[in-house]
Amino acid sequence: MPRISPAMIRKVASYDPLLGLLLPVCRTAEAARQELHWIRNEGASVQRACALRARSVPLQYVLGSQPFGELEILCKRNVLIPRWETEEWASELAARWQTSRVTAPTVVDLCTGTGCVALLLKRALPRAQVTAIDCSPFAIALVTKNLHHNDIRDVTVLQRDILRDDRPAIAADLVVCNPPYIPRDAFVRDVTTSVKMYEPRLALVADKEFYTNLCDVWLRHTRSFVYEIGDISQAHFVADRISATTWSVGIRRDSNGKPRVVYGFKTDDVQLNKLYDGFGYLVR
Ligand SMILES: C[S@@+](CC[C@H](N)C(=O)[O-])C[C@H]1O[C@@H](n2cnc3c(N)ncnc32)[C@H](O)[C@@H]1O
Repeated sequence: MPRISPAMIRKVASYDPLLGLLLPVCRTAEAARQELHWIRNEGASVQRACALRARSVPLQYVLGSQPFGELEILCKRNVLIPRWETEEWASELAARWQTSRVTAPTVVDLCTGTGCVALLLKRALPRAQVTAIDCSPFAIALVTKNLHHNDIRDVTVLQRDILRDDRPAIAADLVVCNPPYIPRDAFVRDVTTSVKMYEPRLALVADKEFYTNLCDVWLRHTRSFVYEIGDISQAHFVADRISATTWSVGIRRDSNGKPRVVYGFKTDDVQLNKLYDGFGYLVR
C-alpha cells in the first residue's frame, strides 16, 4: 500500500478540500473522487459525511444503506454491513432455487444480521417460508426495518442464540448462514482498523463453533445447507464431520478465487442433485 504524503493530500485538496479529507481513508485520488460522488448523490450532509469518513467510519454507516442484489439494505452501527462475497453466492443460490421444482421451500437464515440473505431469498421466492434468526437485538430491529423498507412481508424474525438455544430447530429445505468465522488471532492480525473500530465483534469473531452447530443440530432438520466460510479448513471441518453416506458436500469459490461457501445436500435427493449441480465442486 503506497504511503500518502502531505504533498499528495495538498494536491487533491487544491481541487476540492473534501477530497483532501477523504484521501487518507480511500487511499487513492480516484477512490476519493468516487466516494465524494456517492456522498453527493445520496443528498447526505456532505461536510458531515466526509468528516465521518475521515475518521474511518464505513461508508455504508455514513450513507445508511448498501445495495444487495436488487434490494437496498439499511445499515446501522452494531450490525454487520453486507459484503459483496455474500451477495454473490446468495444471488446464485436464489436463481437456482427459482428455477427448481420446489416452488415453496422452507428456508432458515441463521445469523441474519441486516436480514440481507433472508430478504434476497424471499424476494426471489415469494412463496418460500423464510425465518431469519439472530441473537443481537440490534440485528432483529434492523431486519424488521429492512422488511418494511423493501416492502417484503411474511418473513418470521426470531431472536435466538443458536449456540445455546435448546428449543427444537425448525425443519427446512434449506438452511443458510453467514456465521462469525474469523479466528481471534486472525482478527487481531488481519482485519482492517475500520472494521475493528466500527463493526460488531459479535458478528465477526468465532472459531468453528457455528460449523459444529450445523453438523450437530441443523443437519438433522434440513435437506440442504449453504454456509459462508473464510477459510478452506472450515469446509473440510464440515465435510469430515458429516456422514459420507447421507450427504454430498461441496465448496464454492468467490470471484476472487477464494473458497467462500461450504454447501451440502442429501445425496439421494434427485431434485437437489440437479439444483446444486455446478454451484461449486463436490469434495465428498
Ligand atoms: C457475519 S454476520 C452475518 C450477517 C448477515 N447474514 C450478512 O451476511 O451480512 C454474523 C451474525 O451472526 C450473529 N450471531 C453471532 N453469534 C450468534 C449466535 N450465537 N446466535 C445467533 N446469531 C449470532 C451476529 O449478531 C451477526 O449478525
